[in-house]
Amino acid sequence: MPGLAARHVAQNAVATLLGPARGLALEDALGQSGRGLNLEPGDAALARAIATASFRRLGFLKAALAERLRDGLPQKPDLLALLVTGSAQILDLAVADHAAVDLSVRLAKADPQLTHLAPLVNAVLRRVARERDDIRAAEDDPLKRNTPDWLAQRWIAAYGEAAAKGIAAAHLEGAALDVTVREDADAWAEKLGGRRLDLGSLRLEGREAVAGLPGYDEGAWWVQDAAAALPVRLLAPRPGERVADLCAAPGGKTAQVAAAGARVTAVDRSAARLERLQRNLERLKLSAELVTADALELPEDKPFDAVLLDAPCSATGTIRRHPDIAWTKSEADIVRLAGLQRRLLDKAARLTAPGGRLVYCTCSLEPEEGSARIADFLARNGDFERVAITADQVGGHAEMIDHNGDLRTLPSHLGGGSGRGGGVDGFFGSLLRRRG
Ligand SMILES: C[S@@+](CC[C@H](N)C(=O)[O-])C[C@H]1O[C@@H](n2cnc3c(N)ncnc32)[C@H](O)[C@@H]1O
Repeated sequence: MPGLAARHVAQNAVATLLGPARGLALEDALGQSGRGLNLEPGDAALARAIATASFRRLGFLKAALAERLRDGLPQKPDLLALLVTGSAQILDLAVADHAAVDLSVRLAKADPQLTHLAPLVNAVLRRVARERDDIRAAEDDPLKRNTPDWLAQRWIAAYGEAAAKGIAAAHLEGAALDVTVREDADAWAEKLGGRRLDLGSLRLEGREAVAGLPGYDEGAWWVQDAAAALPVRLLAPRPGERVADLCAAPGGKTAQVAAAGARVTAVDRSAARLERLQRNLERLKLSAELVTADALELPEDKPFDAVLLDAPCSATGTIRRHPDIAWTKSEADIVRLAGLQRRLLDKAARLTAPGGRLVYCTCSLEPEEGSARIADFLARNGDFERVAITADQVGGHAEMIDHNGDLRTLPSHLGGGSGRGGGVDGFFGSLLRRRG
């Protein structure tokens, strides 16, 4: 039955993340549920699109379903996932209603645990299709109705209600494809049909498959969100300098440092992710010394001119790309990661030579993973000082600099959430200097 396997994989992955395996990333859950099925690339892409659409509007979808189920939302992750993925196809993807309903009912019938619920699945999804205008009309406040409450409260506390609403609105829009170009950005903007952002990156609206685009094979550019490219611009590596990239894979920032002519040591504790970094550098014809290691264990006898710490984090700044993050992370993750970031930052400091620069960054919106880390670090390390960022380092966007002089981008910046396809990832970054 065409398309059934894709729906099965999407439903399974969504059920996995709605159930006990909350810590998993959607990409990994899709990989697990597709294992052994040999999905065609088109079906794999469809499974990903269904699962992503399900999480992007999970709050809205759950509210719509709850209103249409006599006994409220089901507790069983399998049934909830079936209804959510079916509704996402009807409401958000270009799937014919009858195909979305029919294939969902078939999946229910094929599952011994759900087969007796096939008539319910049929009735509810038909109602969703019939009442789509009412459902749409109720989707008025993404911060309140499409964001987990604990995250909404955090963002209101950190940025104020208006900014938090802007963040939630930007998450509904997804992300454009941004690329970092090695040189001659204007010429590549023309060849790729992209727009040059004042942050330095090129933005290609509505592009998904990158491998066939001009310049990909010759390594003229690489995919990197416009905000993700800013930390290395702040570090400003110079030709011949020794630079350590302590959490390097898959290597977008390593590539920037290497392209600037610096001698980069790229460290990551994941061998598999470093292999990916190696492949990326090969395509870009760039080189780096690769070290598979826990950065906390690195020897400290040869400090570096500059150190980049792009620390592991909750990644709540990337929810517009990975909407599952909003629904699978918890407060406990943030506390745990903040502890690791504290230790990594102390280590990064010991690896920075006197007079050297250190950039700490995370793709998180949470203050504990950003400004609080730097305040705590500076209070304990008198030999470091913050170098305040100026607007011209971020394309004139003063709104991307916080009151301490650190980088603080929000998904709602550059017009994110306005319905015109703007936005950037939410990045925090601080430039520190070790006194000479
Ligand atoms: C945010 S990602 C880095 C993204 C990368 N800098 C880029 O721009 O493409 C964090 C990375 O840190 C690595 N990591 C986590 N803990 C680590 C540790 N203790 N030592 C070294 N690498 C670590 C993870 O494997 C992951 O690849």
